[in-house]
Amino acid sequence: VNALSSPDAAVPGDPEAITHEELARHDSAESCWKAIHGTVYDVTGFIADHPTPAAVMLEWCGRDASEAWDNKRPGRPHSSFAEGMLERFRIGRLVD
Ligand code: HEM
Repeated sequence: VNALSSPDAAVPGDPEAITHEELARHDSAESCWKAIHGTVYDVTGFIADHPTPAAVMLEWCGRDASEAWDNKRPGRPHSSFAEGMLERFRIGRLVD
């Protein structure tokens, strides 16, 4: 089994691979990582700029935030403008 045949498996030495365990360590304002649809983002530097009280962002640090991202308010996804901002925070992809 290699990285090509099993894209979601943790490959030793793959700098892109971030486990749930590692993600969970970054659960605070000091270091806030979020997984959104399989990609991991370090949004620490954006917490203060997010257009809500910080608590809205902080609740999802260290977790899979896909549902929250797709429902910033119930049934309301983030805008394509917000979507476009995500890429600059990308640090890797979530693996088992
Ligand atoms: C994952 C947890 C997140 C939650 C629960 C959340 C929630 C919200 C809420 C409640 C609003 C304001 C109300 C509204 O526009 O309807 C908002 C707006 C916004 N958020 Fe988030 N947000 C999250 C993550 C992020 C991240 C990581 C980014 C960075 C790319 C981001 C970028 C924005 C932007 C640019 C807006 C302005 C409105 C828009 O463009 O959609 N948010 N978010």
